[in-house]
Amino acid sequence: MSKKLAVVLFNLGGPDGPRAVRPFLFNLFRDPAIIGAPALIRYPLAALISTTREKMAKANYAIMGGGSPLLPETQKQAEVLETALATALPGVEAKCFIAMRYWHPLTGETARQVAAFAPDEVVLLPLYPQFSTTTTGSSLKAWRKTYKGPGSETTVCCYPTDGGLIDAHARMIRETWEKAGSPTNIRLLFSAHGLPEKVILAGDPYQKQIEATAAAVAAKLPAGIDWTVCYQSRVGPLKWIGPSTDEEIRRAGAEGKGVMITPIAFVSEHVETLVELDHEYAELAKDVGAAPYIRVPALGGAPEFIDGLAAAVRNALGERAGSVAPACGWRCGAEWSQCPRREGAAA
Ligand SMILES: C=CC1=C(C)c2cc3[nH]c(cc4nc(cc5[nH]c(cc1n2)c(C)c5CCC(=O)O)C(CCC(=O)O)=C4C)c(C)c3C=C
Ligand SMILES: [Fe+2]
Ligand SMILES: [Fe+2]
Repeated sequence: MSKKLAVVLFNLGGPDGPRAVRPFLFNLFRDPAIIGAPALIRYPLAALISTTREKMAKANYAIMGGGSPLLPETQKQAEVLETALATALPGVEAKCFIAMRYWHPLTGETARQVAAFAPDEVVLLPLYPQFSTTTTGSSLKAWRKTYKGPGSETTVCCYPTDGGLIDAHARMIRETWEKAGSPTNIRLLFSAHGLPEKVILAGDPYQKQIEATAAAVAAKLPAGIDWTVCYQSRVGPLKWIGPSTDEEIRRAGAEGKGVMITPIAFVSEHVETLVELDHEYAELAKDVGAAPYIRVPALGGAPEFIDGLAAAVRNALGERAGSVAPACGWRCGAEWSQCPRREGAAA
C-alpha cells in the first residue's frame, strides 16, 4: 500500500462575497498575531475595526466582483502542485489541502478533512515565501490547536531564496518588461505587504527575508538595473516598515522615471494586487508622472515556482526520514532551537 501524504497549504483567505467581508475582517483583527492586546480589549477592538473598515473593504472587493479570488487561485496552485508531487514522489499518494486563516476553508475545517484522509505524513507548506509571525506563525498556531489526526508532521517554515521561486520571478519580470516594449527609463519596485515596525523589532525575520528574495531575483536580471524594495497595504495608526510603495512611486515620478512593480510576498492575485496595485497605485503613478506603470503578475502556477514547492516537500520528507540533515538554513531566520520547523516549537 502506498504511503499517504497530506500537504497542507497555508494562506490568509479572503471573503467569498460581500456578506463575508465584515466577519472575515473580524477574524483577522481578533487574531493576537495581528493585534497583540489582551482578549478583553482585542475582541471589542476587532468588532469596531471590522465595522468601520467594512464599507471601504467592500468597495475594493466589489472591483473584483464582490469577493476575493484568493481561494480559486490557491485551488489552481494546489492542483498543479499535486501533479508535480506525483512526479517528484513516485509511489506516494500525495494530496494537497488548503487551510485558510481568516475565511473558509478555515484551518480547523481543513484539519478535520486531513484527519479523515488519515495520512502517514503531513507537510505544512505556507504559501508565504517569507516567514512572519503574523502569517505563517499564526497559521501554525491555528493548525497545532486544531489538528488531532495521525501522521508525522514536518513544517516548511519559509523559502525566501528558493531557486524555483527566484527563477519564476526573474522570468516573469523579463517577460513583462519585453511585452511592455523593453522601456529603459524605469525602476523595478519589489512590493511586499508591510508590517508594523514593532513586529520586526520583536525579531520577526520577514523584512530580512523580503530583502533576500529581492536581491536574489535582481541578481538574475541584467547587471545594473535600477531596483528597490518597498512595502504596501498599511493598515492602522502604528508606524509601519518602509519605504512605502506610494513613496517610491512618487520618488520615481519626481526623478522622471517610470516603474515596473512586482509583488514579492504574495504568490497569487487578490485584493492587494488586483485593486491596490492595478487601480490605486496605477492612478497614483499617473498623477505623479511615473510613466510607464507596468505590473508584473503574481506567480500563480508558474512551473518553476510549483517545482520549487514540490522540491521543498520532498526535502521535508527526506529530513523526516533522516536521509538529509535537518536544517533551517535561511528558512525563518531564527536559531534552529526557535525555528517553527522543529516539532513543538512555539511559532
Ligand atoms: C505576506 C503577506 C501578508 C502579511 C505579512 C500581512 C500582514 C497584515 N495584514 C493586515 C491587514 C489586512 N490584510 C488583509 C488582506 C490580506 N493580507 C494578505 C497578506 C498579508 N498580510 C492577503 C493575502 C490578504 C487577502 C486579500 C484578499 O484577497 O482577500 C486585509 C483585508 C483587506 C483590507 O481590508 O485591506 C487586512 C485588513 C495586517 C494588520 C497585517 C500585519 C499586522
Ligand atoms: Fe494583510
Ligand atoms: Fe526556520
